[in-house]
Amino acid sequence: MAELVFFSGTMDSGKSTLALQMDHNYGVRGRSGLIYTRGDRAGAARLSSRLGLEVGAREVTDGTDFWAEVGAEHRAGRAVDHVVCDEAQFYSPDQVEQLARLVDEMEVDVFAFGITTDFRTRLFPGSARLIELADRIEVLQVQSLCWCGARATHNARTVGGIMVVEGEQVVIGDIANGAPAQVAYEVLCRRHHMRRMTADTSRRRSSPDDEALWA
Ligand SMILES: Nc1ncnc2c1ncn2[C@@H]1O[C@H](COP(=O)(O)OP(=O)(O)O)[C@@H](O)[C@H]1O
Ligand SMILES: Cc1cn([C@H]2C[C@H](O)[C@@H](COP(=O)(O)O)O2)c(=O)[nH]c1=O
Repeated sequence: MAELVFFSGTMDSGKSTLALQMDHNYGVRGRSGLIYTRGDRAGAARLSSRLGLEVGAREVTDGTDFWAEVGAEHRAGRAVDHVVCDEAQFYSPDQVEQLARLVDEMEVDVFAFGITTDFRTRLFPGSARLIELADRIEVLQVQSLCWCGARATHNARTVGGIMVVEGEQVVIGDIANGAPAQVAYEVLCRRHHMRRMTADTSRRRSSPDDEALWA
């Protein structure tokens, strides 16, 4: 039986890497798939992993209709055994319903990968619908860590180095890695997300020079 599986994890937890591995492992056994993504950091119609692998993909837009696209492939005589969907948090609830229909009515396996919550800890609409409809939800095994060493469960956004909890839900970006970026992300445990304490603020807090900041 085909399945709709939602692989979820924080940013930088290995989702895109796993997406590429799943497609590869199914491919070597002769199963053909389509790869979709939306808003990958590497640019339109690319699926990229921080481990360095990158492949071409179909870019999902507001107008993408998965049911129609996979149906067209079948009518053209091209088998579609599975569909890999990266950055699935950005898909619309209707598109997630189309994916569920592919599973139920066309026996296509759908492997969706995405973060569940945004920088405000609120569910993305696409992820909410995936949680509601998936046959299985798999949490990525590789733990990302908060600066304190606890498992990272939430995604924080920084603007100019300061953690923010207001703004547009979607801003494509990357984990801060030393290079200056106006908008960046950092994974945190819930405790430190709630306290708005990033690695940088914790460092400054423990520095005697900045004692006045926290008085
Ligand atoms: N230089 C590196 N050496 C080993 N592993 C790395 C390196 N850089 C990134 N990674 C791994 O890649 C993961 C991020 O993979 P990626 O698929 O891009 O994540 P996601 O799609 O969840 O944001 C990190 O959690 C880490 O395990
Ligand atoms: C938390 C959060 C993230 N995003 C963006 C930032 C990245 O472009 C993607 C996540 O990609 P990854 O492969 O999981 O690292 O989502 C966003 O737009 N809004 C947010 O709140």
